[in-house]
Amino acid sequence: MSELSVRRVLVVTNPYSGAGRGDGVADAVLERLLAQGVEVAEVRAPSATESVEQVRAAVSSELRRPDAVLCVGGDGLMNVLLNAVAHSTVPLGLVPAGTGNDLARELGIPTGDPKAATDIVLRGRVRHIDLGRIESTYATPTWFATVVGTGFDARVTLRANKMRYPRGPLRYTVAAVAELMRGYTLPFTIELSGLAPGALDNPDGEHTVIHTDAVMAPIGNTRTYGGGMLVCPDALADDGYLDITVVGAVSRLEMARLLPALSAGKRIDHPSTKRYRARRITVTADGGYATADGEPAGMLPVTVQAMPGALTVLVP
Ligand SMILES: Nc1ncnc2c1ncn2[C@@H]1O[C@H](COP(=O)(O)OP(=O)(O)OP(=O)(O)O)[C@@H](O)[C@H]1O
Repeated sequence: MSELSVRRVLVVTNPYSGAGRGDGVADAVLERLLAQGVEVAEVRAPSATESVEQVRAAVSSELRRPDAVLCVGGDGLMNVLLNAVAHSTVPLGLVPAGTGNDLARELGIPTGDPKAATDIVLRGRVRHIDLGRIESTYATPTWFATVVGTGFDARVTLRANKMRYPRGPLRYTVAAVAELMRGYTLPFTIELSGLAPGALDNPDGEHTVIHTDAVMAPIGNTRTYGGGMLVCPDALADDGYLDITVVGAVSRLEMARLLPALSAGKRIDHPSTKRYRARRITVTADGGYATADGEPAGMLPVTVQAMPGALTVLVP
């Protein structure tokens, strides 16, 4: 870990994040930055695409380049901003204002205290973490920092994103119960390349292909999605690998029984679950959806690849 001097900050706000919480959080952030004598520029654009364009221009400018880009939003805004800051020298700071805020949780950034989160940015302590690159059907290739959902979990996320209530992580539980009523397991083919020797349930060798009926097979650069659901409990953000948790054909009743523990952030070691660690993973299941950092990411098949050290983040 190293420290930077952060005197010029570009604050990027998603006014819609956290059911409209973004604007209020941004005001608290700006107040804090100005009180500390920091030079502030702002992006509060009407769309995610416009936000990225403005941030990309600032990050690549010689004259206006900020010392840090500060994301005031949730994992959705963070995901969009990766397109501007991945592989750049400008670090990303996070002030959580979203629903899930899973990257912030992973990094130990407080989710309910904008001033404390802003102070972490100003302290300038940086860490390099991996990102994932995802290619899928019907979507342009993109980055992710947390987890890719494939199958049931992706459907739950897509449903939760459309819901207005309840606010907060409980939304994912309600969406999961609703999705349990629908089509459920799919025949999955999972191809793993660059297997980490001896890790988790990895077989010997560099490469393997698994055919199995499964509910879902989330792929994690970090450990959680949905506001703390521990789906890839052993994932390490800076090991150069991605973890995949293959949840086999667990019955609906059993899934309903497991959901509260998963929502509460508990580690679940179910006999129908296998975990693998690899550098490159392809997941195929006919009719399955994909999400990345809680955002729609097209349909399966998806191919994801670990991109070691691709993001510099400001951490406590
Ligand atoms: N400036 C913007 N204008 C409109 N939409 C935006 C903007 N910035 C981001 N978005 C989109 O808003 C959606 C929600 O974003 P965000 O993640 O910030 O909030 P959230 O969904 O409440 O939180 P979380 O992802 O942590 O659950 C995402 O799809 C994101 O792409």
